[in-house]
Amino acid sequence: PMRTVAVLGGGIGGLAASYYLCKSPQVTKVVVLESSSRFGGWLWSTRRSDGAVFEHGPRGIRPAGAVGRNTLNMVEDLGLAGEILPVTHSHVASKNRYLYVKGQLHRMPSGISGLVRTVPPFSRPILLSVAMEILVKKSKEDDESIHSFVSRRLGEELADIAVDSLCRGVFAGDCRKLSVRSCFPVLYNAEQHRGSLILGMLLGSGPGPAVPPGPLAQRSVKESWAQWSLSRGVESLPESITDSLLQSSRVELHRDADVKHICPSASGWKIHLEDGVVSADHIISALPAKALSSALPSSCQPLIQELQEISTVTVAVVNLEYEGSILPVTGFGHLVPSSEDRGLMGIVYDSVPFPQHNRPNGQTTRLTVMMGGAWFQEEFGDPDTVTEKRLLERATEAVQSHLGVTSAPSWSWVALQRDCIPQYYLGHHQRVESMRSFIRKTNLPLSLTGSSYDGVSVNDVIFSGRTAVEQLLGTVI
Ligand SMILES: Cc1cc2nc3c(=O)[nH]c(=O)nc-3n(C[C@H](O)[C@H](O)[C@H](O)COP(=O)(O)OP(=O)(O)OC[C@H]3O[C@@H](n4cnc5c(N)ncnc54)[C@H](O)[C@@H]3O)c2cc1C
Ligand SMILES: C=Cc1c2[nH]c(c1C)Cc1[nH]c(c(CCC(=O)O)c1C)Cc1[nH]c(c(C)c1CCC(=O)O)Cc1[nH]c(c(C)c1C=C)C2
Repeated sequence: PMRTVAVLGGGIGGLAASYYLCKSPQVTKVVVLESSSRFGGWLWSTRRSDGAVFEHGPRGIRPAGAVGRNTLNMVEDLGLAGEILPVTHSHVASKNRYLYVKGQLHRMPSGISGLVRTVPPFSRPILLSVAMEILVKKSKEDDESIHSFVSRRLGEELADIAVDSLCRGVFAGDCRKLSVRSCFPVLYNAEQHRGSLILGMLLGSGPGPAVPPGPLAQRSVKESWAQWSLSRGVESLPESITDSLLQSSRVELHRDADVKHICPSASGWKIHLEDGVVSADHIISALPAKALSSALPSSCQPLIQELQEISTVTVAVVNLEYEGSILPVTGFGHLVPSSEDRGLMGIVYDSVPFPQHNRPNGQTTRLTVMMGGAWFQEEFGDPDTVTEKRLLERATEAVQSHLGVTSAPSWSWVALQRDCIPQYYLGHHQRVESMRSFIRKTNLPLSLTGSSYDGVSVNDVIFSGRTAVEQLLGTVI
């Protein structure tokens, strides 16, 4: 029997792990320790008093695959199904995504005609690259950068423009440094197992984890959802998990509880906070890798070292509200390749997928400009000294030059999200493997979960929390 489990970090990863721990009668007590004054971590929504909703972190969650089904099952169990805002595959926000190249917006190619024709900014039909891809030999390397992988298999142009932008729009990162194996395991496995991406896509990559769909996940398939949000913003998800945890007498939730230091004790751990000590038999860490590394005792030196090598990037997220319908195009948003503008990664047209979050009564357009990422330092300098004014100006200038919007925003919010997205660089897979093997060999009662290890999406982080709990308890929940 597992007596007390301490969960470090009250972001979506820590909350999900606690939610799954509570499902097991084997656990007598769960103590959640969160350093800030609120739970949810990067899931952060501003609900304005007039009803408008603005996201400063994730804004759309994908229903597809085992991890997507798993989140929908949780959402349903929490009683949030009635608050879901689905966006179907046939919606313009799913069909239209743009690239801003050489001062112009280009719709990303899609469908058959997008494959067989030459569509700018590309200089030849994508189908040509795709057809040639089948002939490219498989790599023997253990890992490779995303840029190198795509240049090798699909050509330099797709790597420089499409994949460069894609990595900015998911990892806020540089595809020349990110690992294909850890960031896009589906692509890596397609080459490893089928010898080709195209064959991998056609033949499938074998069975993933078994997650039976509940009624809500079934509905998402029947109605063909591409992404979803919640009527009061994605922060409703951590709020609702927190509420459900508070129902259980086995759970203690602590905010303003900064974990300073953890040290092994006879039966587990002593966890040192600013103003007290918590004892636990096991720790599930859902902290960012660097935060865990600075709390560990020196006896864990190899672990400390490897945790420190997982870097992160800082993103400036600027929410803007404009009066009227001001967009020249309609769709999810546009991405900017690093060759066009290193500091400005992309703009989301939030009002298109989620008009329900606009101010009721009155036509407005909500946009989110994302800046910095792997290029933050070179473009803006030290995050501690950059001013909100400068970030806001840079964002509104981009809206003006990319979208031709000459009016000023009627409302804005600047959020400097420090170290918010971990970067899985070359060798990440190996590093995570080696950390977990150190933990096994030294019998440390510690599990690693959260966005630093097994995927950065909300779905991946929730699923990673579930896996940590299942492995700890040796059962399937
Ligand atoms: C701008 C942005 C946009 C994104 N968009 C999307 C999207 O559209 N779709 C999607 O699926 N994903 C998206 N993501 C990714 C996703 O939101 C994150 O990867 C995920 O929320 C990370 O959750 P986590 O619990 O692992 O980490 P965190 O949210 O970082 O949680 C860690 C928690 O630990 C706490 N903590 C830190 N140090 C200590 C300490 N010493 N003691 C106690 N507590 C501590 C922190 O305060 C925090 O609450 C986005 C992320 C960002 C930043
Ligand atoms: C411009 C910067 C960013 C934008 N969104 C994010 C950043 C850093 C963060 C983010 N967006 C997505 C994910 C992963 C979700 C998942 O895998 O389930 C994260 C961490 C979703 C996403 N956004 C875009 C793509 C291609 C994806 C992958 C999933 C999908 O195909 O839906 C494109 C995109 N992101 C941004 C813009 C402006 C944009 C494209 C027009 C913003």
